[in-house]
Amino acid sequence: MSRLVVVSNRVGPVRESAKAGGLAVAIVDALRAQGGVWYGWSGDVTPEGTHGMLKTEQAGRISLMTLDIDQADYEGYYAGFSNRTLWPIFHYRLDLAQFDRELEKSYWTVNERFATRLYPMLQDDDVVWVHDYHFLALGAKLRAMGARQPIGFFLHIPFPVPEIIAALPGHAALVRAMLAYDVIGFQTKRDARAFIRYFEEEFGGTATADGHLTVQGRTVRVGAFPIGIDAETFRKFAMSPEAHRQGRRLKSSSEHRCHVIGVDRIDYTKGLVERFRAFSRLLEHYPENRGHVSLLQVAPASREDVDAYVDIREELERITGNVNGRFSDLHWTPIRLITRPLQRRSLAGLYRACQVGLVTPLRDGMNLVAKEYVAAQAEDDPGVLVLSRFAGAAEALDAALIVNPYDIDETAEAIQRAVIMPLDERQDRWRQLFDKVQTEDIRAWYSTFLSALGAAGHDTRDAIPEL
Ligand SMILES: O=P(O)(O)OC[C@H]1O[C@H](O[C@H]2O[C@H](CO)[C@@H](O)[C@H](O)[C@H]2O)[C@H](O)[C@@H](O)[C@@H]1O
Ligand SMILES: O=c1ccn([C@@H]2O[C@H](COP(=O)(O)OP(=O)(O)O)[C@@H](O)[C@H]2O)c(=O)[nH]1
Repeated sequence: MSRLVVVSNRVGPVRESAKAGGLAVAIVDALRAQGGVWYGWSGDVTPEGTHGMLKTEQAGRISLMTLDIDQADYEGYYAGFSNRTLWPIFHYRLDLAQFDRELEKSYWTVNERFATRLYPMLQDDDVVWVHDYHFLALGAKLRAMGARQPIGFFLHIPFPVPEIIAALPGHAALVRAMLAYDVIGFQTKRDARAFIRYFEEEFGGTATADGHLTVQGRTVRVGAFPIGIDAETFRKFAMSPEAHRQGRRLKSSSEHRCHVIGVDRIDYTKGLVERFRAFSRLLEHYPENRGHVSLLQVAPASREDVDAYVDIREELERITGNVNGRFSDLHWTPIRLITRPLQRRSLAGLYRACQVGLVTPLRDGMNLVAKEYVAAQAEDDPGVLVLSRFAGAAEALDAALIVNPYDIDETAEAIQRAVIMPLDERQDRWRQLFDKVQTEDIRAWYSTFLSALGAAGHDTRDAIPEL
């Protein structure tokens, strides 16, 4: 069996950690199943000019190989081009994107450096799987060095329509670099279609109906491979003593009250401000909920050295203060905001104890929290998922109450509908949702992707796109 080499910016931790982020959670699950190498950034930042230390560590069947980056790379490649340029553009926020050719240069340099260090460690029969927007160009760099192994790429965030990508200076070089991969996977059919449209409109290429592109005589497979969770394990978490304890603690702090839960890294893509406004609108328009329905929002900090992220935290604290000041009484607080990360086991108990799961991003690649909320519910008394149409998860989870998160009134009405939904409708919707969460689980994700990559023939990799 070939060795699997996974490449992602964020590596580990392999043991359960409260460090939020869906990508790491999913990769640990995939690698645990078949073992292999996980290669990427160590998370350490060294003083300028001192990068490049390769660290290795064995965690069960997973060999971790990581590189430090220096302060200049951190600012240019990670906080800069990845999170100030690509992240906002790919989430349709051109207004927040920073366009700076120096950041772009740093991004290409770091992609090349990671490829340079990886290339000599690759074995002939390795299968390489590169993840996410930090490493769009890494495959092309490996190919240019002579790598002939199957190399696949999966984008965890949305791929926007060509009209949006075209605003990025240097977009053609970046998308052309992606064509060095044998398989390019997206979260949804919508993202895959947007990529194919770009290929056809910007490069004049043509794609087959099942997503095969011809690039200089090679075939590149483009498709949707929706990421999932380990539904069975997560369900067990939700029924564990630790989860029960969390649930009991929440319930005893506010007996007989209906809870609405949100769990998101603090990020402008997650629609947190709009969500808090919708919750406030619920209390204004449906006053019978005052004293009964509270919102528990778990919102750990994320990317705090990017200005746009710090502002949201302040805004959330301000709205929380206003809503609580306006509606609280002696025995009830409308919004509880927790800004430290919680362990997924604890989250499982909280999901199960809350009657409404609120997942309302303005744009999201997938959103694993939506799937975790469904997996954690009790079959005989399940909660209701309110889900943004702009989360990748909405493509499969259409039995949720689907909302436009920009429409505050519509979201408030959906929460109200969820709060009063009769048991038989809740059960019916939950069964449909859980069926999807079980079918499109983490195993389905990595096994369909890896079998598509395995099917990419060796003879097709001789020509590489010119950079
Ligand atoms: O590593 P960070 O910069 O701290 O950010 C955390 C991760 O956020 C993003 O997650 C995405 O992947 C999820 C799993 O596929 C998906 O459900 C979610 O919609 C995406 O936003 C990011 O893409 C990762 O690279 C980060 O590690
Ligand atoms: O305090 C927290 C908040 C979130 N998460 C986990 O972080 C992941 C978030 O993934 P998602 O796809 O929803 O969004 P991302 O943060 O990757 O954009 C989920 O598995 C959550 O359970 C966590 O472990 N602790």
